[in-house]
Amino acid sequence: MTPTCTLVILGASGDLTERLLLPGIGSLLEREPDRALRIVGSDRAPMTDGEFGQLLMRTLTAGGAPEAVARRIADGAAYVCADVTDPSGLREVVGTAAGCAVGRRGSGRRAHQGAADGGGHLVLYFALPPAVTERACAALQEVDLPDRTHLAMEKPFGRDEASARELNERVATLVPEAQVHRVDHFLGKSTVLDLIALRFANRLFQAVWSAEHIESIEIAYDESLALEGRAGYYDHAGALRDMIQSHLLQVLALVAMEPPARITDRDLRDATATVLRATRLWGGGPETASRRARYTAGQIGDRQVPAYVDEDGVDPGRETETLAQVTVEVANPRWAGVPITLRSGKALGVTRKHVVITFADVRHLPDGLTGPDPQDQLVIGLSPDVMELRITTNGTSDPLALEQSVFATTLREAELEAYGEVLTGILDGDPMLTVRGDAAEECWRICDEVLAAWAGGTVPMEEYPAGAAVPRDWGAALD
Ligand SMILES: O=C1O[C@H](COP(=O)(O)O)[C@@H](O)[C@H](O)[C@H]1O
Repeated sequence: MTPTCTLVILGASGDLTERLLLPGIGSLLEREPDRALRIVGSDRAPMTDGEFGQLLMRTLTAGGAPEAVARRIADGAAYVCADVTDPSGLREVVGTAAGCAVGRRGSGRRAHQGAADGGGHLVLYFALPPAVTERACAALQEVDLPDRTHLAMEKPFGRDEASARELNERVATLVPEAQVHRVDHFLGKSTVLDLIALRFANRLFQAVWSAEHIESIEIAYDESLALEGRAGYYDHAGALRDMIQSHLLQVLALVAMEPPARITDRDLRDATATVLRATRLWGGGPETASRRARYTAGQIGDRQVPAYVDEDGVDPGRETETLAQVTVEVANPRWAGVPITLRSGKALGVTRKHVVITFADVRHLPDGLTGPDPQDQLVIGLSPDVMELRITTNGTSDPLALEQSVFATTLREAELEAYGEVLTGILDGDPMLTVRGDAAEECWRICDEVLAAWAGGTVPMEEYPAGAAVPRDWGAALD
Protein backbone atom coordinates (compact mmCIF):
# COMPACT_ATOMS: atom_id res chain seq x y z
CA MET A 1 0.00 0.00 0.00
CA THR A 2 1.49 3.38 -0.98
CA PRO A 3 1.59 6.01 1.77
CA THR A 4 -1.35 8.37 1.82
CA CYS A 5 -0.64 11.85 0.55
CA THR A 6 -2.56 14.52 2.46
CA LEU A 7 -3.61 17.44 0.30
CA VAL A 8 -4.45 20.58 2.24
CA ILE A 9 -6.34 23.11 0.13
CA LEU A 10 -5.95 26.66 1.43
CA GLY A 11 -8.78 28.57 -0.25
CA ALA A 12 -11.04 25.51 -0.32
CA SER A 13 -14.25 27.44 -0.88
CA GLY A 14 -12.84 29.52 -3.74
CA ASP A 15 -13.54 29.55 -7.44
CA LEU A 16 -10.19 28.06 -8.47
CA THR A 17 -10.67 25.06 -6.17
CA GLU A 18 -14.13 24.36 -7.54
CA ARG A 19 -13.42 25.10 -11.21
CA LEU A 20 -9.98 23.60 -11.74
CA LEU A 21 -8.26 21.99 -8.78
CA LEU A 22 -10.86 19.48 -7.59
CA PRO A 23 -12.06 18.49 -11.10
CA GLY A 24 -8.36 18.00 -11.96
CA ILE A 25 -8.03 15.63 -9.02
CA GLY A 26 -11.26 13.96 -10.15
CA SER A 27 -9.69 13.23 -13.54
CA LEU A 28 -6.66 11.76 -11.82
CA LEU A 29 -8.87 9.54 -9.63
CA GLU A 30 -10.66 8.32 -12.73
CA ARG A 31 -7.33 7.00 -14.01
CA GLU A 32 -6.08 5.88 -10.60
CA PRO A 33 -9.11 5.02 -8.47
CA ASP A 34 -6.97 3.36 -5.79
CA ARG A 35 -4.71 6.36 -5.21
CA ALA A 36 -4.19 6.89 -1.47
CA LEU A 37 -5.28 10.47 -0.88
CA ARG A 38 -6.77 12.45 1.96
CA ILE A 39 -8.07 15.98 1.48
CA VAL A 40 -8.26 18.67 4.13
CA GLY A 41 -9.91 21.96 3.15
CA SER A 42 -9.51 25.30 4.82
CA ASP A 43 -10.89 28.78 4.28
CA ARG A 44 -12.33 31.68 6.20
CA ALA A 45 -15.87 30.78 5.19
CA PRO A 46 -17.53 28.48 7.76
CA MET A 47 -18.33 25.01 6.41
CA THR A 48 -18.97 21.68 8.12
CA ASP A 49 -17.00 18.55 7.23
CA GLY A 50 -20.25 17.28 5.68
CA GLU A 51 -20.66 20.36 3.48
CA PHE A 52 -17.05 20.11 2.38
CA GLY A 53 -17.67 16.43 1.63
CA GLN A 54 -20.57 17.44 -0.63
CA LEU A 55 -18.36 19.92 -2.45
CA LEU A 56 -15.83 17.13 -2.97
CA MET A 57 -18.48 14.71 -4.24
CA ARG A 58 -19.75 17.25 -6.76
CA THR A 59 -16.40 18.43 -8.10
CA LEU A 60 -14.48 15.14 -8.07
CA THR A 61 -17.23 13.33 -9.95
CA ALA A 62 -17.50 16.27 -12.37
CA GLY A 63 -13.82 15.69 -13.11
CA GLY A 64 -14.42 11.98 -13.78
CA ALA A 65 -13.87 10.25 -10.42
CA PRO A 66 -16.13 7.21 -10.01
CA GLU A 67 -18.89 7.82 -7.43
CA ALA A 68 -17.50 5.25 -4.94
CA VAL A 69 -14.01 6.75 -5.11
CA ALA A 70 -15.31 10.29 -4.59
CA ARG A 71 -17.35 8.95 -1.63
CA ARG A 72 -14.23 7.39 -0.06
CA ILE A 73 -12.33 10.70 -0.36
CA ALA A 74 -15.30 12.76 0.88
CA ASP A 75 -15.83 10.49 3.91
CA GLY A 76 -12.18 10.82 4.93
CA ALA A 77 -12.04 14.59 4.40
CA ALA A 78 -11.96 17.35 7.00
CA TYR A 79 -12.56 21.07 6.87
CA VAL A 80 -10.98 23.70 9.12
CA CYS A 81 -12.41 27.20 9.23
CA ALA A 82 -9.32 29.39 9.70
CA ASP A 83 -7.54 32.54 8.68
CA VAL A 84 -4.40 31.17 7.06
CA THR A 85 -2.64 34.53 7.21
CA ASP A 86 -2.52 34.01 10.96
CA PRO A 87 0.04 31.51 12.37
CA SER A 88 -2.40 30.08 14.91
CA GLY A 89 -4.95 29.38 12.16
CA LEU A 90 -2.27 27.66 10.09
CA ARG A 91 -1.12 25.58 13.08
CA GLU A 92 -4.66 24.30 13.46
CA VAL A 93 -4.93 23.43 9.76
CA VAL A 94 -1.54 21.69 9.63
CA GLY A 95 -2.27 19.91 12.92
CA THR A 96 -5.55 18.54 11.53
CA ALA A 97 -3.76 17.35 8.41
CA ALA A 98 -0.76 15.85 10.21
CA GLY A 99 -2.85 14.25 12.92
CA CYS A 100 -0.89 15.80 15.79
CA ALA A 101 -0.49 19.09 17.62
CA VAL A 102 1.70 21.60 15.81
CA GLY A 103 3.74 24.15 17.71
CA ARG A 104 5.57 27.35 16.95
CA ARG A 105 8.60 27.02 14.73
CA GLY A 106 11.63 26.24 16.81
CA SER A 107 9.49 25.30 19.82
CA GLY A 108 10.78 21.74 19.72
CA ARG A 109 7.25 20.33 19.38
CA ARG A 110 8.02 19.28 15.86
CA ALA A 111 5.02 17.95 13.97
CA HIS A 112 5.63 14.55 12.47
CA GLN A 113 3.64 12.53 10.02
CA GLY A 114 3.12 8.93 10.80
CA ALA A 115 0.45 6.32 11.33
CA ALA A 116 -2.25 8.91 11.97
CA ASP A 117 -2.01 10.32 8.49
CA GLY A 118 -0.90 7.36 6.43
CA GLY A 119 2.79 8.27 6.44
CA GLY A 120 2.91 10.10 3.11
CA HIS A 121 3.85 13.67 2.38
CA LEU A 122 1.71 16.69 3.06
CA VAL A 123 0.92 19.19 0.32
CA LEU A 124 -0.14 22.70 1.27
CA TYR A 125 -1.89 23.95 -1.86
CA PHE A 126 -2.31 27.73 -1.99
CA ALA A 127 -5.48 28.21 -4.06
CA LEU A 128 -5.51 31.83 -2.94
CA PRO A 129 -5.07 35.29 -4.45
CA PRO A 130 -1.34 36.15 -4.70
CA ALA A 131 -1.40 38.78 -1.94
CA VAL A 132 -3.01 36.30 0.48
CA THR A 133 -0.49 33.60 -0.53
CA GLU A 134 2.34 36.00 0.32
CA ARG A 135 0.84 36.69 3.76
CA ALA A 136 0.17 33.01 4.39
CA CYS A 137 3.84 32.22 3.57
CA ALA A 138 4.93 34.88 6.06
CA ALA A 139 2.66 33.31 8.69
CA LEU A 140 4.02 29.82 7.90
CA GLN A 141 7.42 30.96 9.14
CA GLU A 142 5.95 30.65 12.62
CA VAL A 143 4.62 27.13 12.13
CA ASP A 144 6.57 23.96 12.84
CA LEU A 145 5.98 22.15 9.55
CA PRO A 146 6.32 18.39 9.19
CA ASP A 147 9.53 17.44 7.35
CA ARG A 148 7.76 16.09 4.31
CA THR A 149 5.70 19.20 3.63
CA HIS A 150 5.44 20.32 0.01
CA LEU A 151 4.08 23.70 -1.08
CA ALA A 152 2.03 24.13 -4.27
CA MET A 153 1.38 27.67 -5.47
CA GLU A 154 -0.83 28.99 -8.23
CA LYS A 155 0.23 31.72 -10.62
CA PRO A 156 1.00 34.54 -10.55
CA PHE A 157 4.07 33.87 -8.44
CA GLY A 158 4.89 37.44 -7.38
CA ARG A 159 4.02 40.68 -9.17
CA ASP A 160 7.42 41.42 -10.68
CA GLU A 161 10.98 40.13 -10.50
CA ALA A 162 11.68 41.76 -7.14
CA SER A 163 8.55 40.44 -5.43
CA ALA A 164 9.06 36.96 -6.95
CA ARG A 165 12.61 36.96 -5.55
CA GLU A 166 11.38 38.05 -2.15
CA LEU A 167 8.72 35.32 -2.15
CA ASN A 168 11.32 32.75 -3.24
CA GLU A 169 13.54 33.78 -0.35
CA ARG A 170 10.69 33.39 2.10
CA VAL A 171 9.63 30.03 0.68
CA ALA A 172 13.24 28.83 0.92
CA THR A 173 13.08 29.31 4.69
CA LEU A 174 10.08 26.95 4.83
CA VAL A 175 10.97 23.89 2.74
CA PRO A 176 13.73 22.85 0.27
CA GLU A 177 13.24 24.00 -3.34
CA ALA A 178 12.57 20.41 -4.51
CA GLN A 179 9.44 20.51 -2.34
CA VAL A 180 8.04 23.67 -3.94
CA HIS A 181 5.67 23.35 -6.90
CA ARG A 182 4.84 26.60 -8.74
CA VAL A 183 1.87 25.50 -10.78
CA ASP A 184 1.68 26.18 -14.51
CA HIS A 185 -0.92 23.94 -16.09
CA PHE A 186 0.60 24.43 -19.56
CA LEU A 187 3.42 22.14 -18.44
CA GLY A 188 0.82 19.37 -18.25
CA LYS A 189 -0.64 19.96 -21.71
CA SER A 190 -0.03 16.93 -23.88
CA THR A 191 1.29 18.78 -26.92
CA VAL A 192 3.59 20.88 -24.75
CA LEU A 193 5.04 17.63 -23.39
CA ASP A 194 5.15 16.26 -26.94
CA LEU A 195 7.74 18.93 -27.72
CA ILE A 196 10.28 16.88 -25.79
CA ALA A 197 9.88 13.74 -27.92
CA LEU A 198 9.42 15.75 -31.09
CA ARG A 199 12.68 17.63 -30.63
CA PHE A 200 14.92 15.01 -29.11
CA ALA A 201 13.70 11.73 -30.59
CA ASN A 202 13.54 12.77 -34.24
CA ARG A 203 16.75 13.13 -36.24
CA LEU A 204 14.73 15.08 -38.80
CA PHE A 205 13.98 17.94 -36.44
CA GLN A 206 17.03 17.68 -34.21
CA ALA A 207 19.26 18.48 -37.17
CA VAL A 208 17.50 21.70 -38.16
CA TRP A 209 16.52 23.11 -34.75
CA SER A 210 18.66 26.26 -34.79
CA ALA A 211 19.09 29.73 -36.23
CA GLU A 212 20.86 28.21 -39.19
CA HIS A 213 17.61 26.72 -40.48
CA ILE A 214 14.83 28.47 -38.58
CA GLU A 215 13.83 31.99 -39.51
CA SER A 216 11.27 32.75 -36.82
CA ILE A 217 9.08 31.16 -34.16
CA GLU A 218 5.59 32.12 -33.01
CA ILE A 219 3.98 30.87 -29.80
CA ALA A 220 0.38 32.03 -29.72
CA TYR A 221 -2.69 31.40 -27.59
CA ASP A 222 -5.53 33.44 -29.13
CA GLU A 223 -8.81 32.69 -27.38
CA SER A 224 -12.43 33.40 -28.22
CA LEU A 225 -13.25 33.51 -24.49
CA ALA A 226 -13.87 37.02 -23.26
CA LEU A 227 -13.85 38.00 -19.60
CA GLU A 228 -16.21 35.24 -18.41
CA GLY A 229 -16.88 36.94 -15.06
CA ARG A 230 -13.19 37.06 -14.07
CA ALA A 231 -12.80 40.85 -13.93
CA GLY A 232 -11.66 40.77 -10.30
CA TYR A 233 -8.56 38.88 -11.35
CA TYR A 234 -8.09 39.75 -15.01
CA ASP A 235 -8.44 43.51 -14.75
CA HIS A 236 -5.35 43.52 -12.52
CA ALA A 237 -3.49 41.02 -14.66
CA GLY A 238 -4.09 41.63 -18.39
CA ALA A 239 -2.96 39.38 -21.22
CA LEU A 240 0.78 39.84 -20.67
CA ARG A 241 0.80 38.76 -17.01
CA ASP A 242 -2.03 36.24 -17.43
CA MET A 243 -0.55 34.27 -20.32
CA ILE A 244 2.86 35.44 -21.56
CA GLN A 245 4.74 35.94 -18.28
CA SER A 246 3.75 32.45 -17.21
CA HIS A 247 2.53 29.89 -19.72
CA LEU A 248 3.98 31.06 -23.02
CA LEU A 249 7.47 31.66 -21.66
CA GLN A 250 7.43 28.12 -20.25
CA VAL A 251 6.51 26.81 -23.71
CA LEU A 252 9.31 28.91 -25.21
CA ALA A 253 11.76 27.35 -22.76
CA LEU A 254 10.81 23.85 -23.93
CA VAL A 255 10.97 24.85 -27.60
CA ALA A 256 14.40 26.46 -27.26
CA MET A 257 16.23 24.51 -24.52
CA GLU A 258 19.40 22.51 -25.12
CA PRO A 259 18.89 18.72 -24.99
CA PRO A 260 18.85 17.56 -21.37
CA ALA A 261 20.90 14.41 -20.79
CA ARG A 262 18.07 12.84 -18.81
CA ILE A 263 14.43 13.69 -18.34
CA THR A 264 14.59 14.34 -14.62
CA ASP A 265 13.29 17.32 -12.72
CA ARG A 266 16.81 18.63 -12.26
CA ASP A 267 18.05 18.24 -15.83
CA LEU A 268 14.86 19.48 -17.44
CA ARG A 269 14.49 22.48 -15.17
CA ASP A 270 18.20 23.34 -15.49
CA ALA A 271 17.77 23.36 -19.28
CA THR A 272 14.63 25.51 -19.28
CA ALA A 273 16.00 27.98 -16.72
CA THR A 274 19.18 28.40 -18.81
CA VAL A 275 17.11 29.38 -21.86
CA LEU A 276 15.05 31.86 -19.89
CA ARG A 277 18.22 33.45 -18.54
CA ALA A 278 19.40 34.00 -22.11
CA THR A 279 16.09 35.52 -23.24
CA ARG A 280 15.76 39.25 -23.81
CA LEU A 281 13.54 41.60 -25.76
CA TRP A 282 14.05 41.64 -29.51
CA GLY A 283 15.63 44.71 -31.08
CA GLY A 284 15.55 48.13 -29.56
CA GLY A 285 13.33 47.63 -26.50
CA PRO A 286 9.68 47.42 -25.50
CA GLU A 287 8.57 50.12 -27.94
CA THR A 288 9.50 47.99 -30.94
CA ALA A 289 9.26 44.53 -29.33
CA SER A 290 5.74 44.75 -27.92
CA ARG A 291 2.15 45.57 -28.92
CA ARG A 292 -0.96 45.78 -26.78
CA ALA A 293 -4.66 46.18 -27.52
CA ARG A 294 -8.07 45.97 -25.93
CA TYR A 295 -11.34 44.73 -27.42
CA THR A 296 -14.25 46.99 -28.26
CA ALA A 297 -17.84 45.73 -28.61
CA GLY A 298 -18.38 43.03 -31.19
CA GLN A 299 -19.82 39.64 -31.96
CA ILE A 300 -18.25 36.21 -31.58
CA GLY A 301 -20.39 33.59 -33.28
CA ASP A 302 -23.87 34.40 -32.02
CA ARG A 303 -22.55 36.06 -28.81
CA GLN A 304 -22.72 39.83 -28.47
CA VAL A 305 -19.69 40.91 -26.46
CA PRO A 306 -19.57 44.35 -24.82
CA ALA A 307 -16.43 46.46 -25.01
CA TYR A 308 -13.88 45.35 -22.41
CA VAL A 309 -14.25 48.64 -20.55
CA ASP A 310 -18.02 48.02 -20.25
CA GLU A 311 -17.63 44.49 -18.82
CA ASP A 312 -18.88 44.05 -15.23
CA GLY A 313 -16.20 44.82 -12.67
CA VAL A 314 -13.73 46.48 -15.06
CA ASP A 315 -12.11 49.76 -14.08
CA PRO A 316 -11.69 51.64 -17.40
CA GLY A 317 -8.97 53.75 -15.83
CA ARG A 318 -6.69 50.70 -15.43
CA GLU A 319 -5.74 50.43 -19.14
CA THR A 320 -5.75 46.64 -19.02
CA GLU A 321 -4.78 44.97 -22.31
CA THR A 322 -6.74 41.98 -23.60
CA LEU A 323 -4.31 41.21 -26.44
CA ALA A 324 -0.56 41.30 -25.96
CA GLN A 325 2.42 40.48 -28.13
CA VAL A 326 6.08 40.43 -27.19
CA THR A 327 8.99 39.46 -29.44
CA VAL A 328 12.11 38.11 -27.78
CA GLU A 329 15.45 36.63 -28.71
CA VAL A 330 17.27 33.81 -26.99
CA ALA A 331 20.75 35.27 -27.07
CA ASN A 332 22.87 32.13 -27.33
CA PRO A 333 24.79 30.36 -30.10
CA ARG A 334 21.79 28.25 -31.14
CA TRP A 335 19.21 31.02 -31.44
CA ALA A 336 20.78 34.48 -31.79
CA GLY A 337 19.05 36.35 -34.62
CA VAL A 338 15.78 34.40 -34.53
CA PRO A 339 12.74 36.49 -33.50
CA ILE A 340 10.44 34.53 -31.20
CA THR A 341 7.00 36.09 -30.93
CA LEU A 342 4.70 35.35 -28.00
CA ARG A 343 1.08 36.42 -28.31
CA SER A 344 -2.15 35.89 -26.47
CA GLY A 345 -5.53 37.55 -26.50
CA LYS A 346 -9.17 37.27 -25.52
CA ALA A 347 -12.41 37.69 -27.49
CA LEU A 348 -10.79 36.89 -30.83
CA GLY A 349 -12.68 35.55 -33.81
CA VAL A 350 -9.79 33.39 -35.06
CA THR A 351 -8.41 31.14 -32.34
CA ARG A 352 -4.83 30.12 -33.00
CA LYS A 353 -3.25 28.16 -30.16
CA HIS A 354 0.04 26.87 -31.47
CA VAL A 355 3.76 26.94 -31.88
CA VAL A 356 4.77 27.76 -35.46
CA ILE A 357 8.32 27.09 -36.53
CA THR A 358 9.01 28.91 -39.79
CA PHE A 359 12.02 27.56 -41.66
CA ALA A 360 14.39 29.69 -43.72
CA ASP A 361 14.23 29.48 -47.51
CA VAL A 362 16.59 27.11 -49.28
CA ARG A 363 19.78 28.92 -50.28
CA HIS A 364 19.28 28.28 -54.00
CA LEU A 365 16.32 27.14 -56.10
CA PRO A 366 17.29 25.19 -59.22
CA ASP A 367 16.62 27.22 -62.37
CA GLY A 368 13.41 26.09 -63.99
CA LEU A 369 11.38 25.83 -60.80
CA THR A 370 8.90 28.65 -60.71
CA GLY A 371 8.57 30.44 -57.40
CA PRO A 372 7.60 31.93 -55.16
CA ASP A 373 8.78 29.21 -52.76
CA PRO A 374 6.23 29.05 -49.91
CA GLN A 375 7.93 28.96 -46.52
CA ASP A 376 8.14 25.58 -44.84
CA GLN A 377 6.49 25.51 -41.46
CA LEU A 378 5.95 23.10 -38.62
CA VAL A 379 2.77 23.89 -36.69
CA ILE A 380 2.33 22.26 -33.29
CA GLY A 381 -1.22 22.78 -32.09
CA LEU A 382 -1.61 23.38 -28.36
CA SER A 383 -5.37 23.00 -28.67
CA PRO A 384 -6.64 21.08 -30.52
CA ASP A 385 -3.73 18.65 -30.38
CA VAL A 386 -2.75 18.55 -34.03
CA MET A 387 0.50 18.82 -35.90
CA GLU A 388 0.99 20.11 -39.43
CA LEU A 389 4.05 20.03 -41.61
CA ARG A 390 3.67 22.59 -44.38
CA ILE A 391 6.21 21.89 -47.06
CA THR A 392 6.87 22.90 -50.64
CA THR A 393 5.95 20.47 -53.41
CA ASN A 394 5.50 20.63 -57.13
CA GLY A 395 2.32 22.23 -58.36
CA THR A 396 -0.77 20.38 -59.49
CA SER A 397 -1.40 22.19 -62.76
CA ASP A 398 2.20 23.13 -63.58
CA PRO A 399 4.60 20.55 -62.14
CA LEU A 400 7.46 23.05 -62.12
CA ALA A 401 5.51 25.74 -60.27
CA LEU A 402 5.92 25.45 -56.52
CA GLU A 403 3.05 25.17 -54.08
CA GLN A 404 2.52 24.23 -50.46
CA SER A 405 1.28 20.83 -49.31
CA VAL A 406 0.13 20.23 -45.76
CA PHE A 407 0.67 16.95 -43.92
CA ALA A 408 -1.57 17.04 -40.88
CA THR A 409 -2.10 14.59 -38.09
CA THR A 410 -3.99 14.51 -34.81
CA LEU A 411 -1.73 13.75 -31.89
CA ARG A 412 -2.55 11.21 -29.18
CA GLU A 413 -5.33 12.24 -26.88
CA ALA A 414 -3.98 12.56 -23.36
CA GLU A 415 -5.62 10.48 -20.64
CA LEU A 416 -5.44 13.39 -18.25
CA GLU A 417 -6.33 17.03 -18.60
CA ALA A 418 -3.36 19.37 -18.14
CA TYR A 419 -4.30 20.16 -14.55
CA GLY A 420 -4.62 16.46 -13.71
CA GLU A 421 -1.16 15.79 -15.18
CA VAL A 422 0.46 18.55 -13.10
CA LEU A 423 -1.41 17.47 -9.96
CA THR A 424 -0.19 13.89 -10.39
CA GLY A 425 3.37 15.15 -10.03
CA ILE A 426 2.52 17.25 -7.00
CA LEU A 427 0.74 14.39 -5.24
CA ASP A 428 3.70 12.12 -6.08
CA GLY A 429 6.11 14.73 -4.69
CA ASP A 430 7.78 15.16 -8.11
CA PRO A 431 8.45 18.83 -9.05
CA MET A 432 9.36 18.16 -12.71
CA LEU A 433 6.22 19.61 -14.29
CA THR A 434 6.18 22.72 -12.13
CA VAL A 435 8.22 25.91 -12.28
CA ARG A 436 11.49 26.33 -10.38
CA GLY A 437 12.01 29.53 -8.41
CA ASP A 438 14.81 30.96 -10.56
CA ALA A 439 12.77 30.39 -13.73
CA ALA A 440 9.81 32.27 -12.23
CA GLU A 441 12.08 35.24 -11.53
CA GLU A 442 13.50 35.16 -15.08
CA CYS A 443 10.00 35.22 -16.59
CA TRP A 444 9.27 38.39 -14.64
CA ARG A 445 12.60 39.92 -15.62
CA ILE A 446 11.73 39.46 -19.31
CA CYS A 447 8.29 41.05 -18.86
CA ASP A 448 9.06 43.79 -16.32
CA GLU A 449 10.65 46.06 -18.93
CA VAL A 450 7.56 45.78 -21.13
CA LEU A 451 5.19 46.36 -18.22
CA ALA A 452 7.16 49.48 -17.22
CA ALA A 453 7.01 50.86 -20.77
CA TRP A 454 3.27 50.17 -20.96
CA ALA A 455 2.70 51.85 -17.60
CA GLY A 456 4.72 54.81 -18.87
CA GLY A 457 2.52 55.04 -21.98
CA THR A 458 5.32 54.67 -24.53
CA VAL A 459 3.55 51.77 -26.28
CA PRO A 460 0.11 52.81 -27.54
CA MET A 461 -3.02 50.89 -26.52
CA GLU A 462 -4.66 49.71 -29.77
CA GLU A 463 -8.20 48.45 -30.25
CA TYR A 464 -9.85 45.51 -32.02
CA PRO A 465 -13.52 44.60 -32.20
CA ALA A 466 -14.46 41.44 -30.26
CA GLY A 467 -14.75 38.63 -32.80
CA ALA A 468 -12.06 40.02 -35.12
CA ALA A 469 -8.79 38.30 -35.98
CA VAL A 470 -5.45 39.53 -34.61
CA PRO A 471 -4.80 42.81 -36.51
CA ARG A 472 -3.02 42.04 -39.78
CA ASP A 473 -0.08 44.36 -39.15
CA TRP A 474 0.84 42.40 -36.00
CA GLY A 475 2.33 39.87 -38.44
CA ALA A 476 0.80 36.57 -37.25
CA ALA A 477 2.62 33.54 -38.67
CA LEU A 478 -0.52 32.01 -40.25
CA ASP A 479 -3.31 33.81 -42.11
O1 LIG B 1 -4.24 30.21 -16.92
C1 LIG B 1 -4.99 30.56 -17.81
O2 LIG B 1 -5.15 29.75 -18.88
C2 LIG B 1 -6.34 29.83 -19.67
C3 LIG B 1 -6.02 29.11 -20.99
O3 LIG B 1 -5.68 27.78 -20.75
P1 LIG B 1 -6.70 26.60 -21.09
O4 LIG B 1 -5.94 25.38 -20.78
O5 LIG B 1 -7.90 26.79 -20.20
O6 LIG B 1 -7.06 26.75 -22.53
C4 LIG B 1 -6.75 31.27 -19.93
O7 LIG B 1 -8.01 31.30 -20.56
C5 LIG B 1 -6.83 32.02 -18.61
O8 LIG B 1 -7.13 33.39 -18.85
C6 LIG B 1 -5.52 31.91 -17.86
O9 LIG B 1 -5.67 32.49 -16.57
